Amino acid sequence: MADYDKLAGLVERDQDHDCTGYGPDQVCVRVAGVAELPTRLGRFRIVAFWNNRDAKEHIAMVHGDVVGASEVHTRLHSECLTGDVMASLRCDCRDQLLEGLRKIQEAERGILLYLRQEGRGIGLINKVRAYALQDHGMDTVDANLALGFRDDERDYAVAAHMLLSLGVQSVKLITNNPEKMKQLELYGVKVAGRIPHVIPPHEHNSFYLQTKAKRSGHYIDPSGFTHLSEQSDPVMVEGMTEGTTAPATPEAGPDGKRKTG
Ligand SMILES: Nc1nc2c(ncn2[C@@H]2O[C@H](COP(=O)(O)OP(=O)(O)OP(=O)(O)O)[C@@H](O)[C@H]2O)c(=O)[nH]1
Ligand SMILES: [Zn+2]
Repeated sequence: MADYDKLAGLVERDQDHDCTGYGPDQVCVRVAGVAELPTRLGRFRIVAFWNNRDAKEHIAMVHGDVVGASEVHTRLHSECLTGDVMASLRCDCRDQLLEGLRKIQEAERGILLYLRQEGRGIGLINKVRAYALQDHGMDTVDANLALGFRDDERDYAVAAHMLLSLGVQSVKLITNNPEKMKQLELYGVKVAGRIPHVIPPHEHNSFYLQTKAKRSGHYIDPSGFTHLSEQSDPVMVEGMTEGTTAPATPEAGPDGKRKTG
């Protein structure tokens, strides 16, 4: 069966889907609609998901045959209205979104999940309040804490269920964020490797990116290099044995560093 039909067939398959759910909120999703979506970055299919917890409409942008596939290039993108839509320079979200879609088009197959987790899960109003605190000198972490939130309120249970609903066997995650890898594994998605996703900093977002590296443990070198010297250790996540850690990029060794010579 052509993959288009397999993907479209998931809507009917999921009509009555009702599992015990994933994560602390026991979130369950259903594939609710599938359509063609030509974009400036290439042809995708858009998959819309329903979930049992809130009215947030998460989507997947799908390229190539992903149902039943392994090592699918996958990006989890958290919504950022200011960056994605308004082209804000305070963060790297828009660049990461477009570069993520581009990387997926370059691969044989891939998926970008657009997750409606604005402001790392604190919502748009609170993100704007956090920006106001940052205008007076706080970094992103302290601003979240000052507002009574954790530094990151995101949970990737919904992302895990979406990937499993799409029939993905394993992913190569396009990210610098170790928490995404850890949580996907926890919820049963096999992470076969990591592809770094570093956007070179500029004057408006360099402090933001430094904070990600220093305080949130993201694999980012604020000077713009893709690989940190600290990354000489293989990227390990729970449940992954050493031998299963895939090279971070086709031209990188198993330690995620570019090969020399
Ligand atoms: N609370 C808060 N959220 C922010 C801020 N700047 C960007 N965000 C949100 O952060 C999310 C993007 O997360 P990032 O930490 O940039 O990246 P990531 O997705 O965790 O990690 P990568 O996969 O490596 O890109 C989006 O939901 C943005 O709206 C901020 O100053 N405060
Ligand atoms: Zn952003």
